[in-house]
Amino acid sequence: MGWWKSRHSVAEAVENDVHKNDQRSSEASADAKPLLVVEGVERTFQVGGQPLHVLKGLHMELKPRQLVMLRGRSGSGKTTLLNMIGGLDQPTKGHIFFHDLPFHKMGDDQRTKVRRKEMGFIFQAFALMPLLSAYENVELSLRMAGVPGGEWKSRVEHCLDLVGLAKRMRHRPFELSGGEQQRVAIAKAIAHRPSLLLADEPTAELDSQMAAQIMAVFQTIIRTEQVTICMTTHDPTILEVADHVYEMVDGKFI
Ligand SMILES: Nc1ncnc2c1ncn2[C@@H]1O[C@H](COP(=O)(O)OP(=O)(O)OP(=O)(O)O)[C@@H](O)[C@H]1O
Repeated sequence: MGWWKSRHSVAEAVENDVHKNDQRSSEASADAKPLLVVEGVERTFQVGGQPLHVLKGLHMELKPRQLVMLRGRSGSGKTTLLNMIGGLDQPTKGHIFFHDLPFHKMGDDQRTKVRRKEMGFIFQAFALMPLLSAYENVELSLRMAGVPGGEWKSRVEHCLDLVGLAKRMRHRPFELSGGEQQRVAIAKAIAHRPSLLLADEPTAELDSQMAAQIMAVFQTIIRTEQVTICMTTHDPTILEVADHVYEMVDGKFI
């Protein structure tokens, strides 16, 4: 059994009463049990001694194997919500459950453990190590995730093949186009087999053809890696491939 099969061990270590239902084996369906639930989430920052209400009572769900988009203007609160979902920040009010774990109650260390094992992140700027090849960049993420060395080669090759870069594994980021660099970043983000991939404006730096390629890769990895993807976007042209779009205006869904 591969290391990634024990995907509930972190959750179990964090909280013993986690429901053990591996949703990956089931087909994506509107009836499936959610992977993540956001209930009445609010986030208020103190700015210059005044409260700034950024998220104003949000409810949402991410079901297994869905591609969900958060759409909204700059400043509407998309990144703030993505940070909550990824356990990087906590709500001022409300609940976030991930695999039934109460993220809103857990400490930083507990959330970090869950995040490292269960989540992958993709950013607008590709966040690759410039001196490492595509292969070495993906391998690095397996190394950092504590995956046994004997499993690296096949997993790195598999992930780069999935994103269409099997023939460019030895190229360094500056030898790749923006779209190719983003595909390396995707391979890196899925290498440790997360159940949830979070992407903040992953197509913002790309032209429409490259953006379409990224969306095609997302659809492939949802099917083959059985991951759920939640991404933010400004781009109206890519919304049609989403299973669900949450439209955000001034900290609320409309
Ligand atoms: N740590 C913080 N402290 C104070 N204000 C913050 C903080 N983080 C975000 N904000 C404010 O919250 C609002 C929403 O920001 P956020 O980055 O979530 O928007 P966004 O929809 O992701 O925008 P963009 O598309 O430009 O990234 C902005 O007014 C921002 O200035």
